[in-house]
Amino acid sequence: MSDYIIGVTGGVASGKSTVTRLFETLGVEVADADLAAREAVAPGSDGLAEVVALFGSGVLDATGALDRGAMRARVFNDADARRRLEAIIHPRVRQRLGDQCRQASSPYVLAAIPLLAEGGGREAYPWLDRVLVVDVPTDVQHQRLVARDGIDDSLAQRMIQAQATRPQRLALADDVIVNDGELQALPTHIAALDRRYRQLAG
Ligand SMILES: CC(C)(COP(=O)(O)OP(=O)(O)OC[C@H]1O[C@@H](n2cnc3c(N)ncnc32)[C@H](O)[C@@H]1O)[C@@H](O)C(=O)NCCC(=O)NCCS
Ligand SMILES: Nc1ncnc2c1ncn2[C@@H]1O[C@H](COP(=O)(O)OP(=O)(O)OP(=O)(O)O)[C@@H](O)[C@H]1O
Repeated sequence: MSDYIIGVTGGVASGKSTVTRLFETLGVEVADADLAAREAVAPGSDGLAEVVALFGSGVLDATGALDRGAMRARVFNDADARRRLEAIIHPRVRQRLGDQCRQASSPYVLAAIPLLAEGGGREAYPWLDRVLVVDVPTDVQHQRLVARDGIDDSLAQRMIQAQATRPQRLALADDVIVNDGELQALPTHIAALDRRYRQLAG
């Protein structure tokens, strides 16, 4: 059981998964809010039933699963729809993540929470001992998002605008990784943080 939990947050396509994968290579367990959010609306779940009750069966694909591309286009065009989807998903995500972190067995555990700043900050996640922010300039975020997901400029811009600003996110930070440099620079930085976190957890 890990009793030292570090939240990792950052804007869309800032490099959170790249960072958490490097921690994983050092034996650190990671609980991921994006995965928990998928599980919360998996086929057959009560979460998906609530989403269908709210948005209609048009949000399902031919297999009966949530059509994520369609939902993405919809919620980033309509702030009210986004808030209603979040109201279904976020409480379930908080519960699942807390359970996963408490069950982890590494010396400390990372909880990757993309929407920590948007979803109530540390008050909504009182079990976090520390917060690591992955920070990049917005233009870098935009370029990476378009390149990785092949979406158009305007959807990328709306996704970034739907999120907290850099100062809002940085206000939560105990530690910051500025990820606008070479990928090769990350492992050394992460190894130093890992040593620190092992001491803090010890
Ligand atoms: C809209 C959905 C269906 C799109 O699915 P898709 O597979 O394309 O994206 P994925 O879930 O992998 O999210 C990718 C990134 O988009 C951004 N994002 C997702 N939802 C939101 C939101 N409501 N507000 C702002 N940014 C968001 C985050 O940076 C997230 O890391 C999905 O993101 C979703 O269910 N969102 C609402 C729940 C939520 O807030 N999830 C975020 C983790 S708690
Ligand atoms: N330092 C870097 N230099 C160049 N490219 C990078 C760097 N860090 C990450 N990337 C690339 O940027 C993209 C976004 O990174 P990643 O998927 O890790 O972000 P994320 O924050 O986890 O994304 P999401 O918010 O969608 O979950 C990926 O294609 C990744 O390979």
